[in-house]
Amino acid sequence: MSHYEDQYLDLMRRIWTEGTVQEDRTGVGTRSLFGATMRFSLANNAIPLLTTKRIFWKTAAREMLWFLTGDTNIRNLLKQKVRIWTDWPLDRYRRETGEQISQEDFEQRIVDDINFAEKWGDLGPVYGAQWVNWPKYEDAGQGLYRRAQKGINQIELLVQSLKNNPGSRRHIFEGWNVAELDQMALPPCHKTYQFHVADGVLSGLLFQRSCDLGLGFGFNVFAASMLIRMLADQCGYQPGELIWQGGDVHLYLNHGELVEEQLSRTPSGAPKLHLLRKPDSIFGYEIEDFEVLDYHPQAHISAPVAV
Ligand SMILES: Nc1nc(=O)c2c([nH]1)NC[C@@H]1CN(c3ccc(C(=O)N[C@@H](CCC(=O)O)C(=O)O)cc3)CN21
Ligand SMILES: O=c1ccn([C@H]2C[C@H](O)[C@@H](COP(=O)(O)O)O2)c(=O)[nH]1
Repeated sequence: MSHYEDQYLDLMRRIWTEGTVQEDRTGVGTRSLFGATMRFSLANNAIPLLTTKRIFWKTAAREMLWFLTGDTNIRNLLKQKVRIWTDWPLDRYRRETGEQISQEDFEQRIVDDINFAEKWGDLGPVYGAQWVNWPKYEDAGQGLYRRAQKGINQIELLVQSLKNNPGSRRHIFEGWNVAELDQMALPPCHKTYQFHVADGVLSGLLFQRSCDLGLGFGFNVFAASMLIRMLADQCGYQPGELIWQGGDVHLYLNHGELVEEQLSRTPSGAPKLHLLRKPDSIFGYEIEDFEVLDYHPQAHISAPVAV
């Protein structure tokens, strides 16, 4: 019997042995392959957590809940000790001020000093901003337009369409706001989400244009699955599948040790995600509402993140 994680390990092996070497934006270099699909069942609380290394799923869960608030400042992540987004604001701070501040000191300042956080901790209109507040413009007369106070809440609209028009082929939300890409610290990687309801079962498809298979992927599949589970609960459906599609799927050349180690391990077990509470809305979830059981992964493998 194959394990759901075999799809991941097979792709990793293929990229490491056959992928084309690319010079990438970060300067680290990758081996990459263009176009890949994986399918994961979410039925009976199944959750596609990687078992060949520990995934800190609470970090990914906190990040997903943070997206849903529409926040784009790393301050509220840091308050929860989530440090995965620090590198980009830190890089900008060092570049623009010339001050060689340590990561710890920078993070502490973001938490302690709200003015500092506002100036240096924002990632621009990334994920959350587009998901729940996609900019809308209104007629201001005399041929002028102004930005409306409230943008489009794609997630709210999605919940309504899933509930009221399940057969629709337009259950989509999108992070790729072309007009604002240049203001973002990084343009969205997990950029398009589509959903499908059939016989009371909700499935989701994620298109990820760029995937760091060694580091980001484990977070991305967990978070996407968690989102499908929340939407299913809110709309009264059973969870079906996560279909993950990658565009440029790559392994950074400095992830060799991680790759060799992970490929030497065998996946095992069937972790479960439980939602302990059903809030009144998709925006009401808290980290305490999520519990993972039967997760017995092999040891964590650390690897550097390419900035
Ligand atoms: N090169 C790169 N890879 C990514 O996966 C990535 C980016 N850049 N930039 C934007 C976000 C930030 N993400 C990140 C950043 C860091 C980790 C990371 O360091 N993960 C560690 C430990 C996580 C923890 O502390 O809980 C890991 O081993 O998974 C994961 C995802 C995902 N994204
Ligand atoms: O959720 C995420 C966010 C980012 N990544 C990875 C994919 C790439 O390695 C970098 C982004 O660099 P680009 O030059 O913008 O493609 O971050 C991820 O895997 N998952």
